[in-house]
Amino acid sequence: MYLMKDITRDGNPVLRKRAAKIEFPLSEEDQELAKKMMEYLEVSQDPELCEKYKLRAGVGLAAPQVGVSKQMAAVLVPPLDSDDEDAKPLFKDVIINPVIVSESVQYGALTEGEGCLSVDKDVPGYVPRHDRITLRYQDVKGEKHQVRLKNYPAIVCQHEIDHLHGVLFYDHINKEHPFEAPEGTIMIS
Ligand SMILES: Cc1nc(NNC(=O)[C@H](CC2CCCC2)CN(O)CO)c(F)c(N2CCN3CCOC[C@@H]3C2)n1
Ligand code: NI
Repeated sequence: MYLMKDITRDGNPVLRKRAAKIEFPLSEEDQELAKKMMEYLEVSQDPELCEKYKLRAGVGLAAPQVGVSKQMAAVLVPPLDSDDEDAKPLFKDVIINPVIVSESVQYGALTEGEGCLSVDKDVPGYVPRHDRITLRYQDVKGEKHQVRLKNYPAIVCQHEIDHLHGVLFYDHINKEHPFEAPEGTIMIS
């Protein structure tokens, strides 16, 4: 099981590389990688286990963050109001060779800003992303998917896909006016 010691931190060149495309059928190694990345998210979203293993909670995790420069990311976006435990996640899958095939002109940004398991410092500010995207990817079985995502799940997937292109969230924050967002940005909280 991945622990925080396994997470690569900003400064490690692997986080600034373009990750390699993955071949299908998945190797045993890549299947194991997918499983362990999703497992990290599930464990980190369980308050007791998160505390027990001293994890930072996550809703997404990209392969370069565990030192593997391959185009794979696990995404587990729970419903925003998590009082109903067994409500199904807004988006849950391991996205392989993801491609954003279309994106809204309108921006979306998390009201709280963003963080990253690979960035130990807080970097305040809005991270403007596309509010809606059409995402094409393959899952661990090689099945092709084309999904339209908006708001929270769209933000998470864009954060993860950025990692596969060597981009970190703070690259998008306006240096002079960090809490300024483009006209018409949808604020998501
Ligand atoms: C928004 C949020 N970001 C958390 N952490 N950061 C991450 O996930 C980074 C990726 C996210 C940062 C902004 C967009 C994508 C990890 N990244 O570096 C991967 O590239 C959270 F933990 C979190 N939630 C809300 C849901 N809650 C359910 C119950 O368990 C706790 C959990 C906390 N929401
Ligand atoms: Ni991140």
